[in-house]
Amino acid sequence: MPVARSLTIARVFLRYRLDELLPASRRPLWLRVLWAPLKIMPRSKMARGERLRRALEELGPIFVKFGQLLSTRPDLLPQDIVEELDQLQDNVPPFPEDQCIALIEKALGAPVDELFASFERKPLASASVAQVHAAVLPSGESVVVKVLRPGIDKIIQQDLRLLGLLARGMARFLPEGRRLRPVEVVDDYRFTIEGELDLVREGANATQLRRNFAKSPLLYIPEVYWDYTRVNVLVLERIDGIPVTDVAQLHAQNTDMRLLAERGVEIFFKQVFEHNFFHADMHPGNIFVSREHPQRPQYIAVDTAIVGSLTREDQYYLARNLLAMFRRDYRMVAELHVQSGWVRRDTPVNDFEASIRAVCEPIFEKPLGEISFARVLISLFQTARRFDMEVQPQLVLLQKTLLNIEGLGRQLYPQLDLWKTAHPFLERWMRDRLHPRTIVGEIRRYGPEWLEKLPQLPHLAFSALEHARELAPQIRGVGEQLEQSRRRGRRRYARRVAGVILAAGALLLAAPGLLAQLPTASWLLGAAALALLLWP
Ligand SMILES: Nc1ncnc2c1ncn2[C@@H]1O[C@H](COP(=O)(O)OP(=O)(O)OP(=O)(O)O)[C@@H](O)[C@H]1O
Repeated sequence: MPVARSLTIARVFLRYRLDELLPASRRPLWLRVLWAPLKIMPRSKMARGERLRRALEELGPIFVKFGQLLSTRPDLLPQDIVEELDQLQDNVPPFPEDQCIALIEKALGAPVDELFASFERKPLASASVAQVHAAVLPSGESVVVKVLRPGIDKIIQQDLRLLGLLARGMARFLPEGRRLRPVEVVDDYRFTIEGELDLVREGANATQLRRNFAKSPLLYIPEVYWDYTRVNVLVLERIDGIPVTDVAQLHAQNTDMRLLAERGVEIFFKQVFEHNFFHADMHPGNIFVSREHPQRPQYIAVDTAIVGSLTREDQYYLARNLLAMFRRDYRMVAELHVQSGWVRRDTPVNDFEASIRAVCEPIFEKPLGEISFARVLISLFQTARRFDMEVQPQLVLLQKTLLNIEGLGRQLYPQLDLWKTAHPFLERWMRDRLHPRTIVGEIRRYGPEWLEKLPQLPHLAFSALEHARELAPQIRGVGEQLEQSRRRGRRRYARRVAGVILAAGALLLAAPGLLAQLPTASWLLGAAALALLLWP
């Protein structure tokens, strides 16, 4: 890790007095000693969230993106910090045009003048990982050319190493470390940002989403031009939508805002439960609204680098959990967590149920339309974590996406009642799962695989039995070893007890004037000797 970068981080850290973010009472002694000299430095007058935001901005785009990711984790960070981090913008200056053109020409093996009928040298947008140029293909289609920043891979790896180091330090040395799960958060970020470094993967995700929503009135995904796409260059159909954040323009074209907000929720549930393939980077900068038929508004999404999917079991348990939560059947929620294996089998269901109730009841005090759906889910996972719920990356991704969708929906139409859209959807999905048509579909899908395995069944059963027989002596051996080690433990314990009794007896004998205690001492010595002799 380059020294200069570490020094920069230390300087920024001190300038914004990030050390103060940790409550003094929670600082371990060694840290208090180490930071004692900092007491002479002036204290910062800025709010803690602002300090953190500014520090991340100063550390550069990779840290800014990290901050943006943190802003989607209200389950870990306090609200004031989340709100401040939400404002992080990655305004990154574009890299030189000539360099960009050279990269495209190298990747596609031809001069830009030959590749495109026209190519706009000035970028449409420039972000931390890539920049986007407008162009026209020789066949006349308007496209955008997304190009990865040169050398970005190395910068990201270097900053990730640094972040990893900071996270491990936090987890190990700070009392807050365990609760904030910094290592897990950085791993999550690694997964996100590394996903953005392969534009072929992004293109493949776009193609799959486009197929899933082909002819759908809900969502449009631009087409990928595969002949023009490489790991560091992606050419996409150019879309001309209204940024979803431009509420004034949406109103001006008389968009049905309520339907727009509801369609956002519908898209989310369709992706998660019907397609099992969801766009997991639905932040407002990536979402547009078509200019056509504003009374039946259609979304357009770009930046498909991060997608998520659940296992079939997780899908099922998630749906049942949500239904049970909104029915306030906390017992069922607790049991589902155990059945799904999200928490350990030996979790005390009664305690778990009581904790979920304590967290959820205050939320459900409000009318359904005002309840934050994402917050319900976040609170649930937060509670489950206290009961050792393993962190499931796919559920974290889902939680973040839901948070984005809900935030967006409420911005567009503040009275949005998510549950009203979600509830019938989930009920229908649960019913459909058990519908004979679905079961026939499953049989059709997996039937050939089962049939393929059928003739092997007797053989598999036979080898399993053989294996079990071979293992039996080893299992017995392990049992005996366990018993021996238990016996050794008991003996060690007995020796210690006997030692203490011996010492006490010897002390009584040796102490002057304590001869009167002779009977007690001899009794003690005798007991100790007997314990040593008789203990197995
Ligand atoms: N198909 C498209 N048509 C028109 N504009 C597009 C298209 N794709 C991207 N853009 C524009 O380029 C911007 C950046 O694109 P994109 O989000 O894919 O890049 P990025 O480098 O992944 O950015 P970030 O990860 O910071 O969101 C978009 O916000 C949008 O304004």
